[in-house]
Amino acid sequence: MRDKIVAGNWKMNNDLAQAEDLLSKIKNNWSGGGGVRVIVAPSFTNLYHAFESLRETSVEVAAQNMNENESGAFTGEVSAQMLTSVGVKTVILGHSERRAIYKETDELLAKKVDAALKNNMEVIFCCGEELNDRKSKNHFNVVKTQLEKGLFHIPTNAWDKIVIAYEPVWAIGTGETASPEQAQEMHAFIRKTVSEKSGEEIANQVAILYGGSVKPGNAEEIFAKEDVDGGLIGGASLKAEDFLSIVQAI
Ligand SMILES: O=C(CO)COP(=O)(O)O
Repeated sequence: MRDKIVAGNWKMNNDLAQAEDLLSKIKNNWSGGGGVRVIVAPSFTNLYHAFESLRETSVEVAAQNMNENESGAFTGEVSAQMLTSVGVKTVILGHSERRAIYKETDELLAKKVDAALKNNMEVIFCCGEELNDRKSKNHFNVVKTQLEKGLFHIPTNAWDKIVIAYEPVWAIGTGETASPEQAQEMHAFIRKTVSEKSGEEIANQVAILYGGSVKPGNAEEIFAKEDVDGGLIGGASLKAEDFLSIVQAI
């Protein structure tokens, strides 16, 4: 049985007061259960507060990024060890905004994955094609390359720390969602690719989340697809009501 996961990527939103408000609404309206893992990924400044605030709940806290080094002269960066020291056990890596805006390469992401695993952290590894890739029918190749270069070097026994998030770039923040069929098609492809690389057992265990304009109104039909194990939610995770209604949809 694979994990069902709904994770909210807050991106660069919510100051402390706004985070407090959102966290308390989530806390007060989600009693856990249903076999769903609920994760919030606030900005670095809110991580410690989020961990403390959610301590008595089953809601988990993730970071949106981290540096690949252990410590040192890397101004503005945050290490895995720093994250775990404030209770963070999961990190999102390879988000398309990190790849596109901050030029994070597959090679760099491979190092970040290693650093996270070395610190016993779980990784939500993002992949996804741009619109041009899909138009030119190159989307499967793009996703496969991202996985091969960024993730597939890990040892077999590290796979229980991996979640994959498929986020087609053209569907992020655009209001345009991949159809449930498009999501299923890519998720099945990702699972097949993992199976070819690391075996069927691992492929059947790894949770694959869909991200890109998931809303309360479309979550249920996307989550109903066989290979979709949950969602990585951006905009709709900033309103507790919408986020929890997406959680309910699973
Ligand atoms: O990038 C995303 C989650 O990581 C998706 O963002 P939206 O849900 O706002 O499209």
